[in-house]
Amino acid sequence: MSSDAVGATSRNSSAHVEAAPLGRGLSTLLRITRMNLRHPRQVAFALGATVVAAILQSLIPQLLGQAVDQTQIAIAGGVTGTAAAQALWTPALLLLAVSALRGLLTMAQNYFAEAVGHQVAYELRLACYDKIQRLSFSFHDRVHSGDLITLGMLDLDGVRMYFSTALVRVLQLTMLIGIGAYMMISTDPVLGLVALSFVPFVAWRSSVTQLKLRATWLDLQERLSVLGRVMEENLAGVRVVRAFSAQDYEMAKFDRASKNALDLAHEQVDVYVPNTSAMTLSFFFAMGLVLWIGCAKLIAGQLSVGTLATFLAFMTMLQMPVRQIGLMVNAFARAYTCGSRLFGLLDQDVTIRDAPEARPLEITGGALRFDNVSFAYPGAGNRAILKNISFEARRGETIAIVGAPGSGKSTMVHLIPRFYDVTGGTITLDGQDIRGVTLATLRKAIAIVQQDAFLFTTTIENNIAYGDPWAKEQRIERASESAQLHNYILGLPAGYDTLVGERGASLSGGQRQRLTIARTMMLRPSVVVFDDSTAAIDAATEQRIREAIRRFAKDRVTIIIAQRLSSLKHADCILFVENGEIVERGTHQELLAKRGRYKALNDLQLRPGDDIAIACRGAP
Ligand SMILES: Nc1ncnc2c1ncn2[C@@H]1O[C@H](COP(=O)(O)OP(=O)(O)OP(=O)(O)O)[C@@H](O)[C@H]1O
Repeated sequence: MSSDAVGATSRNSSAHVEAAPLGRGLSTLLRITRMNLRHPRQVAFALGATVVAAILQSLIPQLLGQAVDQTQIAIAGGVTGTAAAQALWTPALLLLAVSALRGLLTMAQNYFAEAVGHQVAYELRLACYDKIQRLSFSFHDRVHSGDLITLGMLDLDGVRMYFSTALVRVLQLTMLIGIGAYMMISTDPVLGLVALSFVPFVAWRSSVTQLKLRATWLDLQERLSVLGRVMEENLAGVRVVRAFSAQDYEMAKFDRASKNALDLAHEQVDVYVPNTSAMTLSFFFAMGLVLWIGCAKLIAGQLSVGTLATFLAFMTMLQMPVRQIGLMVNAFARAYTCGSRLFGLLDQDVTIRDAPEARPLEITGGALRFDNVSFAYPGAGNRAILKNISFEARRGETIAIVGAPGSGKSTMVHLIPRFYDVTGGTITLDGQDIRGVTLATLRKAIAIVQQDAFLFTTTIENNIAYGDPWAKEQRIERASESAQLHNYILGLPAGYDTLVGERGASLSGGQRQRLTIARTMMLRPSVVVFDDSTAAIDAATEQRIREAIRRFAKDRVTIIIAQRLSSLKHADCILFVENGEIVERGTHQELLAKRGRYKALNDLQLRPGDDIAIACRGAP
């Protein structure tokens, strides 16, 4: 596959968390503003400090001008030496005091504005995490986890900065430019307008630059997201990559994604550099004009040196804030985009949730019943994965499901804890439709040992006790004994405190499976499902685990999915599934007697494969 194709594949491989439509821009910003206003004390301090700091900052050019005029008067009056220095003490001290106070207030403004932003980010982070915990599996099937991580970092930052770089800055710039313009124009309208001539140009260029950068920044974010996904998959699949000697291919894929990001960074420099130079030039041009006209007025006696100094100081003071207009426009645009993506996630409909009249599940007999159940994955067209599935299992009974890969076995058991909702028929537990009981009580009543033995990066003990963190040591040991893991754990230098690597990488496949079995045996569910959970365990160990499972199964409905028929022939009822339909059912003996698909599979598993025979013949 070409690297272009690779880029395209990774970019299209998943949907994104969609932003709200453009028309909702204002409501997005209002929603973020409301979130900020939930911290009224900090908001009031930040805004108050901004107003007073801006007033004090506007005083500085005037104090400078007065100091210059006083010096000039002193020189003209023939005052020299200590007397001249003393005349300057008052304006100098005043200037110092005003500057220091302004500095303190700017500190307070930044402190409180940042505090509000961080608080909002904290609340949003928790809300997003909480939402992700509750969103249906169909959402996670659609959206790549890398995109969700980007959302939780880059987008959250865009919203965090909104108060300090957008709202507070609007107030600060309005005050500074307003006071500055009023002071200069009221002192000398012509000189004032010349001094302010750079403001519209710089504000316009700065905004255009920032909006152009913003567009490329969004693109960059998308490209970085692709880069992150490539890296994440590479790390998660490190064994596959090494086993297939695919380092060069992976390197090329990563290089392609990195170059995409680099190209965009160059485009950003191309936008930024010429515009920054144009803005600086326009400022100095305006300053040159002010000096020229101002000096002419000075010579004509229409202006004092101090007033000219005040104008120049005002211009210098205004230069930075005016340039920041672009940043402010950008902050609004960024908050809007990031906010609408975040709210896009927060406003996602949780399709699998408690019905309004949902009641806690009441387990009496512990009977599980599938009644004419049909199912199609949401967003995967109308392809029926399960068709008219019906069966019943009572407490103490074991149901086994067998069938070819992809026939729908896992899908069937994933419907019981409502990972997905049935599209037809009903599933009941003790006569209660599972859609009519609360999710928390339903899921507490069902335990699934998943096909994919996922472990957390923590100790073996914590992994086993995941469903019951306060469990006593003896219970944890009993569960691991049942899963035939206890002796192995005791042999480890740190025993139960041994840290399993990322996703349990330091354990073998069979050990991971046994650990997940032990984890499930810590629970007291009414229905327990073993989804191909002994496939990586040798037959002798599996035999011992099966004994433990049999004891565990006494008080509950047990469902076993397995490819190896020896793992399920003791079941009370075996369902043979083909293309989402139960095509045969009965006990092991009954199914053998039927001489159908099950019998054929049984014969195949009993007969050593031809390929094995060939390998043995070739052995020395
Ligand atoms: N999240 C999903 N979205 C869309 N289709 C899916 C999803 N999960 C599984 N499928 C499809 O549903 C069908 C049944 O999958 P399922 O995992 O239930 O099969 P299975 O019998 O358990 O297979 P195996 O024995 O390999 O585990 C397959 O065709 C599969 O591609």
